[in-house]
Amino acid sequence: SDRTALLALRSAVGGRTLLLWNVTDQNTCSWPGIQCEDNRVTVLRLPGAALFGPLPVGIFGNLTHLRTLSLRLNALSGQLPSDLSACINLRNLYLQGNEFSGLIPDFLFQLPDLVRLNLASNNFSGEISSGFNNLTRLKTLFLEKNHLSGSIPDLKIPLDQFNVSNNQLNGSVPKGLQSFSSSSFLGNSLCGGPLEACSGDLVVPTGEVGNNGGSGHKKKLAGGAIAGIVIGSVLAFVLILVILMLLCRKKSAKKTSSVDVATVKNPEVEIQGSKPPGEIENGGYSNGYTVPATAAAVASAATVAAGTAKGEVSANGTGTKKLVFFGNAARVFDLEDLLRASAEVLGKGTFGTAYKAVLEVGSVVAVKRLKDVTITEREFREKIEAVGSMDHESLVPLRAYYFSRDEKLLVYDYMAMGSLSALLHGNKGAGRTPLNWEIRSGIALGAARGIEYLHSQGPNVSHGNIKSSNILLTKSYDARVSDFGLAHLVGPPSTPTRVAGYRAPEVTDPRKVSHKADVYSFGVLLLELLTGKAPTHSLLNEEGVDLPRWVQSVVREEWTSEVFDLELLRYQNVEEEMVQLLQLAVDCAAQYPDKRPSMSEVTKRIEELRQSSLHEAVNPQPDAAHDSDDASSR
Ligand SMILES: Nc1ncnc2c1ncn2[C@@H]1O[C@H](COP(=O)(O)OP(=O)(O)OP(=O)(O)O)[C@@H](O)[C@H]1O
Repeated sequence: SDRTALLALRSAVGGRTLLLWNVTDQNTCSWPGIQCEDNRVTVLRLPGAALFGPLPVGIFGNLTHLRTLSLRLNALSGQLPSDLSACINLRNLYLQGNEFSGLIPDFLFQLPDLVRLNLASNNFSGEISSGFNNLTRLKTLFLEKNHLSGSIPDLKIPLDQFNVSNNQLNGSVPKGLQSFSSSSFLGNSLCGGPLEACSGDLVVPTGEVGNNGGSGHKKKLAGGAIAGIVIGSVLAFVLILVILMLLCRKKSAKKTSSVDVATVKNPEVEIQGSKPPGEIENGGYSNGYTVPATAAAVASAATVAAGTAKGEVSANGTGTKKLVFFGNAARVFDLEDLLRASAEVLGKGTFGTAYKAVLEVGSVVAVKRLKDVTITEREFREKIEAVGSMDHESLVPLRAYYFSRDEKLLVYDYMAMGSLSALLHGNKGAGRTPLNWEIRSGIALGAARGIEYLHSQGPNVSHGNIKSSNILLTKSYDARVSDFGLAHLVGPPSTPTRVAGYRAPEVTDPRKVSHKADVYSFGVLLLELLTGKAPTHSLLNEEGVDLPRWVQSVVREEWTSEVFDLELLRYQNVEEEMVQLLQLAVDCAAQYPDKRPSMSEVTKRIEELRQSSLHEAVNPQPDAAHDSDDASSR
C-alpha cells in the first residue's frame, strides 16, 4: 500500500521525515509533503528534507498514483530505482540538487504524461538519449550541471524550457533547440545555433580557402578572398540603390496622387512606433508608455487614403480606401479626423502595435496597426465584419477598420485605465487606487461575462488569447475583453511564444482554441488577479512550475497565508469568498479540458460569491452562518 511504501522510504533515506511524519497517525494523507486523491498518494514533496543515500527498489512500485514527485535538494545518491517506471501517471519529477549517478534511465521515456523533468545538478553521465522524443507532453527539461557527454539528439518535442549547460557535451546544437538562448548550452564544447558557428559552417568554394572536410579546423579566409567579397558586396549594394532610385522616379513621374497607402510609409512614425528593447513587452507593463507623435501612425496610412477616398467608394464596398464603420450611428469621425489626431504608442502585441489617438473634437480612440495579415482582402472583410458585429457591454467595441494592401488598421474605443496587466504589475507607487476585493472580483465578473458572450456565439467562436493585457478597464474599473477574433486575421506568429503561461496544455496551434482552452486561460487570469503574480514570470519558484501548479502545490489550509496578494489580504472579512474564487480558478485551470467548467457556470459562480461578500459587507454574519453554508454545500 501507499502507507507501507512511505514508511519504507522513511526508513531507507530518513532525513527530516523522521521528525515530520507522525507514523502513529493512520491518515498518511495528512503527513507533511503528501497530498492524496481518493486516498491514494498523488503528490510527494520532500524538498531539502536531508534525505540521504540511495533510493531502494520496492518503494515507488507501489506509489502508482503519483503525479508529482519532488525530492530536490537532498543528498540522494546512486541510480534511480527501476520501479519508478511503475509511476505511469507521473507529470512532474523534480530530482535536482542530489547526487544521483549513472545513466539517465530508459524507463523515464516510458512515462507518457511527464511534463516537467528536472535532473539538474546531479552526477548523471552517458549520452542524452533520443528517447526523450517519446515524451510528447514534456515542456521542461533541465539536465544542466551533470557529466553528460556525446552530442545532443535532435529533440522534436515542443519544449518551453531546456537547459543542458555545464556538462561535457560536444557537436552542434540541433535545429529544434536553436531557439533557446546560449545560456542553455554554455559550459560544453558545443557550437552552432545561439553559440558560435561550427567550423565547417562557412564553405567558400575556392581552391585555397575553405573547409578541409572533417578535420574540424577552421581555415582563415585568404586576403584576396576577403577583398573579393567586400568589393562584390559594395557593387551589389550600389546596384540595388540605383535600381531603387530609378523605380522611385518612374513612379512619381507617373502619378502624384497614388492610391495606395503603402507608398506613404512615414519613417518618422516608424521610428516612434518602434520600441526600445525591453521597454515594451508583449503582455508586459507597457501601458502609460507614451511617445508623442506629431502625426498619428494612423495618419501615415490615412494621408493618401483620405486624399483618394472621397468619391471612390465602389459599389460592392471592396477596394475602397476609407474607414469602414460598424453599427448605424457610429460614424462620428473619419479618416481626416484620424489624420489630424495626435498619437502615442500604447504597446506592441502579437498582432501589431496599438496607438492612442486623440481626435481634434476631443474624443479618443485606440488604433491597432495589424502586422502579418496573410489572408485575402475578401476574407479579411468577412472576418472583421463578424468581429465588428459582436456587441456586449463587457467587450471593447471595435468601431471601424481600414484595409489596404500594406496597411490594416482597427479602431477601438479607448479604455482609460489601461490593461489589467499594467494595473496589477505596473506602478505600485503612492496615489494608486488599492485593488481591493470589490474591484478585483468585479473585474473577474466583467471579464467572465465578456468571454461567456463570445462563447454564446457558437461552438467555434473562442477568444484564443485571454490574458491580463487583453482585459482593459474603463474609468470606473469595469472590465472589457479586447483582441477577440484577431487570431484568424493574421498568420501564425513568426517566433512561437515559449512560456505562454496562459495557454491550456492541450493547445498546440494557437489559432485552434476551444471554449475549454479559453476557460483554462481565464483560470490563470483569475489566479493572477488573486495572487498578484504574473503567470509569464520566468520561474515561479525553483521548480519552474506554472501558476496553476504552484497554487495547487500549496495546501488549501495555507492558501490565505501563502497564496493571496498581500494587498488583497487587508480585506479579511471576505476571506471565504476569496478562497472560493481561488478554488474556481483552480477548477478552470484543470489539466483535462472535460474537468473545466463552462464559462456560463463560471459567471454564475462569480456572481454568487460576489453577492454573498457584498451582502456580508452590509450585514456581517456570525461565524455559524459560514458553518451552515458549508454544511449545505457539502
Ligand atoms: N482599446 C484600448 N484602450 C486602451 N489601451 C489599449 C487598448 N488596446 C490596447 N491597449 C493597450 O495597448 C497595449 C498593447 O495592446 P495589444 O493588444 O496590441 O497587445 P497585447 O495585449 O499586449 O498583446 P496581444 O496582441 O497578444 O493581445 C496593451 O497592453 C494595452 O494596455
